[in-house]
Amino acid sequence: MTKAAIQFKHVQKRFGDDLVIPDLSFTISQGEFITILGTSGSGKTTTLKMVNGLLQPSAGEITIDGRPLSELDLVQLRRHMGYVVQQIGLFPHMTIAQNIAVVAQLLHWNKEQTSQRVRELLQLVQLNPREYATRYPSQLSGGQQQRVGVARALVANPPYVLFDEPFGALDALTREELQHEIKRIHESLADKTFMFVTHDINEALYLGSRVMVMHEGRIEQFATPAEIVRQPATPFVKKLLGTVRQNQELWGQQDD
Ligand SMILES: Nc1ncnc2c1ncn2[C@@H]1O[C@H](COP(=O)(O)OP(=O)(O)OP(=O)(O)O)[C@@H](O)[C@H]1O
Repeated sequence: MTKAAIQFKHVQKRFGDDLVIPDLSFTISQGEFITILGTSGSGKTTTLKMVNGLLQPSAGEITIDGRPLSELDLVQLRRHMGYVVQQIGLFPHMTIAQNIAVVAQLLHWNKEQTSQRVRELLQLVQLNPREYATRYPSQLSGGQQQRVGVARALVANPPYVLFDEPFGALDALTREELQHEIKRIHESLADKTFMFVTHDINEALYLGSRVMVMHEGRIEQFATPAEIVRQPATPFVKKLLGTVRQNQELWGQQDD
């Protein structure tokens, strides 16, 4: 049986009087690539931030590898969870290599081990170490900076990596290129569990081994991309798929 890596049991989240997530339950197995898809304000980021302890649930329980999150040391936990966001916040006065090495320093790795890992990771995200290691963030394009963000999140070889709209600010072609990269990286790193928030339906269906469709803090459907396309579970999911179909119809007209 596959191992339950991340489990939400009747999780609720309130901000003041606002009940943003009423009752959320799901199980993610080790090695899955989960995309979380939903409209703005549906609770995607809130869900992700509860996984790495940046936000606490108001009720219910979250377990990581079967252990309640509330009993885990959050500093330790975050070192085992990579986190990639849209504004990755590279340190401007540090080189790319130094930026990637930040976590390695926290873990007191020696110089040789650290520079070896930095080289490995730059290669993994397709940035030539000889060319990029000594550059500063301002000397990189937005897409290249996101690649560095991915490399930085992977330094300590974490079993989990969380992505919050990492490619949201990139142009369509760069975004597509990075989607291919991230899929390849997930496939090449055995057994890593990825959770990836997006509001782009094509991105969610392309990347996810399963897609969690959220609306108003609830799961509308949590299934494989093929199941979602073939059998949308609710009117909301149907409507969401309709937005893709609209484009296809447009292309169909072009072919006539
Ligand atoms: N710190 C906070 N304090 C108060 N309300 C918050 C806070 N963070 C989020 N919310 C509210 O919770 C709801 C869900 O927000 P969340 O950021 O999780 O949505 P999202 O699906 O990630 O949206 P988006 O795609 O726009 O980023 C929103 O109504 C938001 O206003």
